[in-house]
Amino acid sequence: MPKFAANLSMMFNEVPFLDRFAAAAESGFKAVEYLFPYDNPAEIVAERLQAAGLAQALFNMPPGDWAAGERGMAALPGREADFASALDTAIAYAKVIGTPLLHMMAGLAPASDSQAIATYRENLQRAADRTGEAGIGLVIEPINGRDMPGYFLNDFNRALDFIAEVDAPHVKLQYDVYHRQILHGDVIMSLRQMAPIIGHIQIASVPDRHEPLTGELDDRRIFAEIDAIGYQGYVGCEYRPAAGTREGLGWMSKV
Ligand SMILES: O=C(O)C(=O)[C@H](O)CO
Ligand SMILES: [Mg+2]
Repeated sequence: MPKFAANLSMMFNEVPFLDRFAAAAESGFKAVEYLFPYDNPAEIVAERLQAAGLAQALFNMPPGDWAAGERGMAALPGREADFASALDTAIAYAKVIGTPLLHMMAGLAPASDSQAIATYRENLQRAADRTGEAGIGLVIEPINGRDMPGYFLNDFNRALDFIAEVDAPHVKLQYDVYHRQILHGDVIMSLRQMAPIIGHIQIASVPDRHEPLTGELDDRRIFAEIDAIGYQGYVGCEYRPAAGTREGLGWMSKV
């Protein structure tokens, strides 16, 4: 059975972010992930993580101005300085909190735009070099256009191409089952084919992005395949609870 990590950006929203670590531990989780820890000092986040006895699975690099609609900067020409500063911040937080993985978000840009592609390649290489020096893993994630219209990295094959170009063992794929099903389908076979370069996995029901066992996919079969491919990382529960986080955790005893 996979090791599940609670996504504290989507789950336990009944309490403030810093209180979600204890809430996740009380609900039986042994690990957490979240989008962005940057609203709090890294030391405070680390303190809550350690007090709750949790492992940290992953968080994202700063995405630019999220409230203004930005969704990452890696593919944004002209934002290279902001990207470099975000990378510094992410690595500083990663060192204090102790995450093994950082997710680099691409931003909103046309996937075929040559300048965006060139900028993305440069920034991915920069992030690969810096995280490699810091001993931190780096993942990139294709995201579907229904949830994030205009997101630059919207195709798993393109993500594999970028990873192959960087050719660094610590740079891998964030395989979100929810996005895979919406973008391409073929979940089981792609898990097998991509297993060697999968750095992180996330799950949610399709199409509603709720708890497992409530969507169109056979989640039990997918979890068995995640085990079968020998994936040793965490599976991030990146879903919106349908009706209360704790009320929705019954799936964990049914998979
Ligand atoms: O959107 C997702 O699936 C993610 O995992 C990003 O990190 C946040 O949008
Ligand atoms: Mg995801």
